[in-house]
Amino acid sequence: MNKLKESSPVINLSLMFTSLSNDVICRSAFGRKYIETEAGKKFLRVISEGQELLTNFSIGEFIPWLSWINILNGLNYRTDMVLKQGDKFLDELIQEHLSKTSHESKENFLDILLNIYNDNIAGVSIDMDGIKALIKDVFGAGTETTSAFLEWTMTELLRHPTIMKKLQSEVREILHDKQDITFDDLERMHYLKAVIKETFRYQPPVPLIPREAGRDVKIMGYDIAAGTIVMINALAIGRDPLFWDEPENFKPERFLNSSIDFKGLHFQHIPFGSGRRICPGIDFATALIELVLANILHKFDWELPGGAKGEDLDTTELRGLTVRRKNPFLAVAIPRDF
Ligand code: HEM
Repeated sequence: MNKLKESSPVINLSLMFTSLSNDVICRSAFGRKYIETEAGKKFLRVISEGQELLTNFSIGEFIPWLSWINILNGLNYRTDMVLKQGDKFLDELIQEHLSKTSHESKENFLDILLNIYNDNIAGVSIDMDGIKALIKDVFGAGTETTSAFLEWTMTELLRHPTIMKKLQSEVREILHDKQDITFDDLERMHYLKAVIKETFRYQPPVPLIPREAGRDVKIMGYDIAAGTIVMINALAIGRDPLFWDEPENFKPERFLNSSIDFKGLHFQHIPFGSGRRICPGIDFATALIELVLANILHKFDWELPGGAKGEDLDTTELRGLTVRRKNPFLAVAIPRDF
């Protein structure tokens, strides 16, 4: 917050939310921030490129005898490079953690995994490839999703000034001039929770959730063979008029007197998926999102640069596993006097 107060009033929110999510995840996963190091920035680029590659159409997967096309169009080469670069960063990171002295703090995800690797704690064993896969999972699944969601929420708030005002009134009434926000404060912010649920409905950061059929099944009359990849369209479900009144309108009020939540039990609202593969970072992400939004709305007023109106906001999307804004999101932060 202090950095935000000191910086120029026009803020690149896309960049700010990416480094913020990355910092928080790195601190819990590795015990320190990495975005400011060259290696950390490179790893983030590698993860983004890896996510983009996942959404590329790979003809060889559908017609195996045409898989040579993936060599010609460079898809195989790019995939190899991403895997090698990611591995190099993780090797260095693991070496850095292995050489820690007994006095250094080891209260982070990677050190816990390395303890299990060394000592087979509680009969659980893991190898180095498993450790690397888990780290990549947390990094890849946690950073872009959280920052994309924060971008979309601020986009909708700037497009709907009345909703922004109502939310700021709630946050400011609960906090008054308090600077540090507690879990109890957040629990009382019902409108904030409604805005978050509505953004997840209207603009889920992961619109398509892939699943592979484990066995032959019949769903709604369709035969689905074992091994078929099925895409669950969380975005279309969230905007289905069968389940939602005025689905194309951003209306957080719809959640104020409703028990519908996104924890995987209400199938019309599944931004984190559902079932045994539901996002394991759901509570981590929700706590982070609530805290960030409450803080920036409490301490700053927000406008678009050059007096632009909300309806002029560019909402072009960037294709990927996580859908985020294509162009950097610039907004003016006006600090409040307490
Ligand atoms: C707004 C933020 C987030 C959204 C919208 C989101 C969404 C999702 C979705 C839709 C899935 C697939 C679930 C399924 O297949 O049913 C998933 C998986 C996953 N997420 Fe998240 N996620 C978010 C934040 C996080 C965070 C912060 C972390 C970690 C700190 C995380 C870690 C993971 C992991 C490891 C998986 C893979 C789980 C598996 O394959 O079993 N996510 N997430």
